[in-house]
Amino acid sequence: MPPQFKKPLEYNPDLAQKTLEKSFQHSEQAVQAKKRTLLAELGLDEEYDVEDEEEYEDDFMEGDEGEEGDEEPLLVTQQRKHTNGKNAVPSYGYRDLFGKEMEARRRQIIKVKGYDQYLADLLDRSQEQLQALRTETGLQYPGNVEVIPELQHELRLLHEELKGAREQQPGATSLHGGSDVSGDVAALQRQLSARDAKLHEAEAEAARLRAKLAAAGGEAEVDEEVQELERQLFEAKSALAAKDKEIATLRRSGGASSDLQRERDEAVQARELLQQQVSSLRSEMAHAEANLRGQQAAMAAASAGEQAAELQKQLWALTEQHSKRVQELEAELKAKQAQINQLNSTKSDALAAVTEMKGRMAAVKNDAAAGFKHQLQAVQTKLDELHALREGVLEELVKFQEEMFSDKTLTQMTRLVRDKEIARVRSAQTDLRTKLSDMDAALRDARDETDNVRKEAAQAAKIRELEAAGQIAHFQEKWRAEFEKRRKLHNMVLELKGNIRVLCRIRPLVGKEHGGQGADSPVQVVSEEALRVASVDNKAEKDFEFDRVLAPSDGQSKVYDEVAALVTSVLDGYNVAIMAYGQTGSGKTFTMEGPEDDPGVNLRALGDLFRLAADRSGSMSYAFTASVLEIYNEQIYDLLMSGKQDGDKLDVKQGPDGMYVPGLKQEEVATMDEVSALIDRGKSNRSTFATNMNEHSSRSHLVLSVHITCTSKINGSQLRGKLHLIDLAGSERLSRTGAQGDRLKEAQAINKSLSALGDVIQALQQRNAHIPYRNSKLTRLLEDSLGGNSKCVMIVNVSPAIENVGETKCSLEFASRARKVELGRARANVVGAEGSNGSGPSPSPSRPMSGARTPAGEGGGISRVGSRDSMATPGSRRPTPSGLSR
Ligand SMILES: Nc1ncnc2c1ncn2[C@@H]1O[C@H](COP(=O)(O)OP(=O)(O)OP(=O)(O)O)[C@@H](O)[C@H]1O
Repeated sequence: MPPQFKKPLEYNPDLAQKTLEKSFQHSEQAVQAKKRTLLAELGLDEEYDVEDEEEYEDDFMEGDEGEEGDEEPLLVTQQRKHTNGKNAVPSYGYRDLFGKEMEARRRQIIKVKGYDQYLADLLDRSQEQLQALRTETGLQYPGNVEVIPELQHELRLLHEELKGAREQQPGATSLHGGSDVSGDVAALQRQLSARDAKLHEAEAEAARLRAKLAAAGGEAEVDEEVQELERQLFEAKSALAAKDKEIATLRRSGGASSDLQRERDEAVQARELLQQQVSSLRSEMAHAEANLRGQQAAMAAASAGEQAAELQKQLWALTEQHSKRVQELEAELKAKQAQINQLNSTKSDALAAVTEMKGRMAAVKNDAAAGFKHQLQAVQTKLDELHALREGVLEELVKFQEEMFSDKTLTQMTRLVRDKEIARVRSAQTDLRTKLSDMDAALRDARDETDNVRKEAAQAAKIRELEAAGQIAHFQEKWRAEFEKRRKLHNMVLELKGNIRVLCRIRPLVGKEHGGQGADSPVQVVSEEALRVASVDNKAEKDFEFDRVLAPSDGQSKVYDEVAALVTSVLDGYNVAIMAYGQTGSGKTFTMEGPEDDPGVNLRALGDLFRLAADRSGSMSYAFTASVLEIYNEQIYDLLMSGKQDGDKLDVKQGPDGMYVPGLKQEEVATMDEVSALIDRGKSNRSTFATNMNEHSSRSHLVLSVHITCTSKINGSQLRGKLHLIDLAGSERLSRTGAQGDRLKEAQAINKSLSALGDVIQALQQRNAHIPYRNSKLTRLLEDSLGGNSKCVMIVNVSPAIENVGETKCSLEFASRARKVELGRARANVVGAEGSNGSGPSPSPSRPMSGARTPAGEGGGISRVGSRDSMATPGSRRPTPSGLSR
């Protein structure tokens, strides 16, 4: 008897079916939602994918059922490769589990393999899938996976028990009383219903979680929910197993019914479905994760794409920059190429020009060399001529000296004969002077020409410097030797003259003097060397001869030209004195100083010395010092010292280098500016001493002295030259001035010094044994400049005015006497032992030679008469001025 159930089982298969379908729908919806979310996140076309999916599903549904026993995989329909850095892992699509075809297949398999086997396989695969899922997701859940085999084992036991019960007691339901079994079954069915409800809740919860997962995409949360679901599933399985056990127990006790079995099967089936749902959920999760990964990968790819795009953009920008730069460089290259081409063309032009220039230069060089040679030959010829002339002159001189000596012998016999001879000699001297002046002119010309040649030679030397340095040096050396010869010759000419050179300068009429009397001036120039003073006040006209007569129209440069040769001989170690003599207002200061725009002898002389020193700087070095003094009332005043001075303190002394004033300020000068400043200073100091400058200046002697030391750069020998430039006090006679008191004193002083100068000149002229240099400060100072080894020029200045004719005559008489003085041959002051001036070392250059005459063999034979003043007694000087006195 089949077991009787007191209460019908509460289990409703329709309800269960609906519940499962609903659950499936939820799952489906959740999956679709998830899919859409993922598609939206991935930015894919939803429609397309959905259709694709549906197409796929349709295809699947319409496909063959397949042959029985086909080993088609139950769950795996697609193998997708996930690049998680490990081996490829299979993933599972939900549609593989929920298609109708699948259901049919499942039933077929159950039929073939048996339900239990199917269930066991399913569980195995679920476990594998779960394991795979966990492996894939890296999740580790304790318990769940290990429980499933247990569950399977228990399920198998239940099946076996159920089977055994069926075989052994087909009607066992009635063995232990229908009411108990029915009650148990009813209880079991209630429990099953409860379990189903629980499962349903779990499914609902799973759906909710899926939806949540779909909405949030939170993986961790889903995992938790899955865990929870698995836990519930496990509990449900455990409960089911317990219930199965109880059913088996009941069956064993004889009370099992086919309905119960059926219901149980359905319940098992429902459980299986639930398991499938779980699997499906896992699959979904796997799918979602895969999609998520895909999305992440896509996002990563997208971000990589962005970066790539950015990089591409940068690359483009760089490429653009580079191409722009390349274009610029190409343009630059083109410009440079054009420049190079232009330069090349310029270069070839330049080369052509250089070649042409070289040709021209060679021609010019040849011309210059030829010209140079020609000029040198001309100079050589000229020098030869001069040599010849010199020889002639020397011969004449020798003759003349012989005559002189014989004259001297004759002088001892009779004075008359001597005078005659002297007259003859004088005439010979005049001839000689003429010749010498010709020679002078010739020398000047030669010098000019030499200067020109020198300039041209310097130019030619520059041109030929590179190719003929040796030759140029040779020519220079030759030129230097010639120049040296010429210089010696020139000095010799001056030395041969031997006299105090006297120049006469007639100033033009000035101021009131014009008054129409200019043309009637008693002073007339007769020739270059003579002038005539007309008869005035019944006095006969008189002619005067001088070395040079300078007319009123002759300018400052002409005056300087006459003294230039003497000035430059200072650089060769000679003592030179240039003095301006004449009455007050005759033009002495004009001649020596001159106005600023037309300087006189002083500045021109110094300019010439500086210039010549610079020219000779190759072989000689020069040191210049200058002093400015004034002799007033026989007192010496240093005009370079400012303030009041005691004139008694400065005196003239004899030193190793000649006459000098101890304590007188000597200042170094090297330029014209310095000289000008020095002269200005002297003048300014002079004006402070004087109350009336004009009167003072005409009553004092102003002496500008320049000392020059010349050192040879070749052998170190030294020459010392001295140049005195003297503006003498006015020479008018005392009687004319009518001075009294201080003026008389002044006039007497002036008279004294000028008288002393006259006495010295007369003594020199008469060749007296005693020369009274010590009689005045002026003559004492000029002792070594009026002596035998010096050169002296006196410029006698005269007024052309008729009212001054008396004084003019006096001045001219004085100068004429001075002109007759023969100083003898001048000699350079050589300091070194080597003697470089050709005259040989001088034993005592500053001292005049004592004795009547110089032996013929010494210094060319021109002698002078006189002796050192120190040798004479102070009283020996005649107190009464000679004819030179005024
Ligand atoms: N050669 C000349 N040409 C033009 N003017 C001259 C010349 N010589 C002199 N004079 C003028 O004559 C005047 C007198 O000349 P300067 O002062 O030189 O005479 P001085 O002899 O020096 O007189 P002092 O003895 O009083 O000094 C000045 O006005 C000067 O400018």
